[in-house]
Amino acid sequence: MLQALLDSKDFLALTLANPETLGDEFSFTLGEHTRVEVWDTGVIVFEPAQAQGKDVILSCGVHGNETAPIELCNTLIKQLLQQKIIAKQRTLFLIGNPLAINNGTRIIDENMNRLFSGEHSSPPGLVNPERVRAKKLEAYVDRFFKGAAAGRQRIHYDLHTAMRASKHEKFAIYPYRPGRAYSAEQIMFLAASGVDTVLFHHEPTTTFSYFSSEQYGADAFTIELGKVYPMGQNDMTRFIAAQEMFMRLITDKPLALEPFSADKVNLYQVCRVINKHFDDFEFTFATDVENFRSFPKGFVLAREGGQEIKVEQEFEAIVFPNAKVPIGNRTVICLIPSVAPDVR
Ligand SMILES: O=C(O)CCC(=O)N[C@@H](CCC(=O)O)C(=O)O
Ligand SMILES: [Zn+2]
Repeated sequence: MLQALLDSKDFLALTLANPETLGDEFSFTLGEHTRVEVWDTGVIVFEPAQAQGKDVILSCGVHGNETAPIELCNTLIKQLLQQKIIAKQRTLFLIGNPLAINNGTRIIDENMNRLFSGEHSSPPGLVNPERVRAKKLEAYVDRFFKGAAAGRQRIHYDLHTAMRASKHEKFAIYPYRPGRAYSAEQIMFLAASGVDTVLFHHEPTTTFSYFSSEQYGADAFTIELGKVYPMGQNDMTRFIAAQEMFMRLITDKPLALEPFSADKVNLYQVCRVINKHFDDFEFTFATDVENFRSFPKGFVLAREGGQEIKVEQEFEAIVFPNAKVPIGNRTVICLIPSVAPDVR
């Protein structure tokens, strides 16, 4: 495995050729400056000899068909392995669901991004590839964040792409964080990465970003970088700003962030999440409606079990509508403009 990686410098290829395991962990050094540790398939750590103060996780492929972030991460990994760039911050890359990536599908058995914060083990005894992997990913996050002195800044960007077009092409979900102000610096980092829209979540979830945010105090986000396309069919020019900023972050180059100003970004508050209760759940709007389409109060958004689900606020914008989810899962997130969020 080590030789294959040293020869090809293609960690994604190694991961996809061995989607379940690479066998034993291995490590090696790059020059005098970086120790590289491969903890598992899709799990690679860059430990600078003299690390600066941030511990950074970049994850991708939690959904197997969301390929652009996978290509982006692999490019950064390749540049690090080729020593074209040198990590100055401790950095962990996670390629989330290699089996689903090979399958070209969002999931194998279950949506992995509903299985964090221990949900992978509830109910006990229910085992599938996503549950096994989510549990391991949690352990790698724990090992990484706890593998350095306390007091360092913890960052986790969980990179995705959306199933449909979006009025705001790139956007981030800021996990619910009661008692913690939103970070002005993080929001402006996202803006500099081309992610000019942020959704403040209103309740705990079982997503990967919420796990890192809540359990480790990380500045963690789910980041939607565009629309889903098959591997190799992404227009990677659309990710230049994001890739540049991630590179600057991990190599400790100046970020040159603008000061926070609410009129430089689009800020939304999640006002509710509509879950599915009946098999006959259906939306009233066309299947190709784009994310952030807004509907007026009283508009019937969906029907299920003989009931109508109507817009409750003056206007609500919708994100991620999907009627074909299992009962109990989220069908759509509803948003209102965020007024005076606590950003510091
Ligand atoms: O396009 C879609 O419908 C889903 C895109 C996606 O995978 N989004 C994430 C968001 C996670 C979060 O709310 O933080 C997901 O649904 O898991
Ligand atoms: Zn996703």
